[in-house]
Amino acid sequence: MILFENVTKKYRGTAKPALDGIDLKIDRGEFVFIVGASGSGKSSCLRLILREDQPSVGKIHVLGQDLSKISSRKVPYFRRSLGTVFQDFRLLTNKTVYDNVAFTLQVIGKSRGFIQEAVPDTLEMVGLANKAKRFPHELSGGEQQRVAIARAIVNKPAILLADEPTGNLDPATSLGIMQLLRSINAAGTTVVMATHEATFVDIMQQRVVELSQGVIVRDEQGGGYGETASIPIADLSEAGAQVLRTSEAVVRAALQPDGTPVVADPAPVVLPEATPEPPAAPEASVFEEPRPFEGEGDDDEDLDVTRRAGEEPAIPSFLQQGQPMDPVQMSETGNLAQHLGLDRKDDDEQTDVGPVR
Ligand SMILES: Nc1ncnc2c1ncn2[C@@H]1O[C@H](COP(=O)(O)OP(=O)(O)OP(=O)(O)O)[C@@H](O)[C@H]1O
Repeated sequence: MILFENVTKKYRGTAKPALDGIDLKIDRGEFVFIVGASGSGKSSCLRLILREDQPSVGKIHVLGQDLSKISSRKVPYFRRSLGTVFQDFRLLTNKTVYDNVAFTLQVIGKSRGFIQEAVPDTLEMVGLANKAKRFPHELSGGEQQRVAIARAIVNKPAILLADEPTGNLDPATSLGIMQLLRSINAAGTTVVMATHEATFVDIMQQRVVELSQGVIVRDEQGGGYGETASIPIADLSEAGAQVLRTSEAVVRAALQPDGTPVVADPAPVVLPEATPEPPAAPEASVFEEPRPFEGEGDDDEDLDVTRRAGEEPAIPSFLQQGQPMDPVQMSETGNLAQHLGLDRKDDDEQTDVGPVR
């Protein structure tokens, strides 16, 4: 489906190649993480697959086509089989959610009837059926990324390329996006995702291709993020490590493929007195399609926070024992990260400095 044969990419004016002798084969239906430090060549790899750029040396075949043989005129036709999602969403700001998704189909000449059926179906799938008339600036970051994903998949592409799709999102919102990508993959689309999100890579146990200075240094089925660019837990304060473990427990529970109970963390998080045990097993399978947020109307509500009389908010209700966990709702409301102390400020450029755990 995607084949790199001894591919080298050297940009003009640079001393070292961005990609250096890459051999890579990705089969239909795979979910592949491309990981590596900043500048290791992940985006270059995706740009070559998309035929946004051409290799300096070597051959690339995508969907049976030799990309060097596709003329510039035919590139837009080739790209119809690929969906793309980027860190910065790239939505059309003057169009509604519906029109952003419909536009993709209009430019390739799909009939009005097809569009009227495909767009609502796709918005439903990404959990945004109730926001079709909104404009991008009226949406949260996670919702904007869902629109971008809807736009990428509305034409049922064979391959979905995602370049740091959760890079601008907080951990809870990222979790919803990861579940969505996973269900898209489960429905048959090949997903290739460049990421720094070490937690997701570790937990999802998919194929991991690791780049270092333009060279593949690891290609592992069911791998984790690896240590090459990781932040060792030893570098964190005890409080930071606890926050990390709590968030990992939530992510692990949400991404459990078969709904089996979550194994207790060997170093459990210390919860405030008189609160129940940490996360219960999820009830929903990750392979279920994401459901729209079932709150009243459109309003984004804060998560229900359990309080004892006269005290500060304690533990979010979805962490209470016996509470079903709804990751879509968590991602919609978007403040899990804040509760866990993991929320990312706008000017935080941590994706540029290493993996996010
Ligand atoms: N258009 C370009 N012109 C010159 N050099 C480039 C260009 N694009 C990328 N590079 C260089 O190629 C190397 C690989 O860049 P690339 O963007 O593929 O890395 P990356 O792994 O995606 O990084 P990041 O995680 O920061 O997005 C880097 O050294 C980068 O500076």
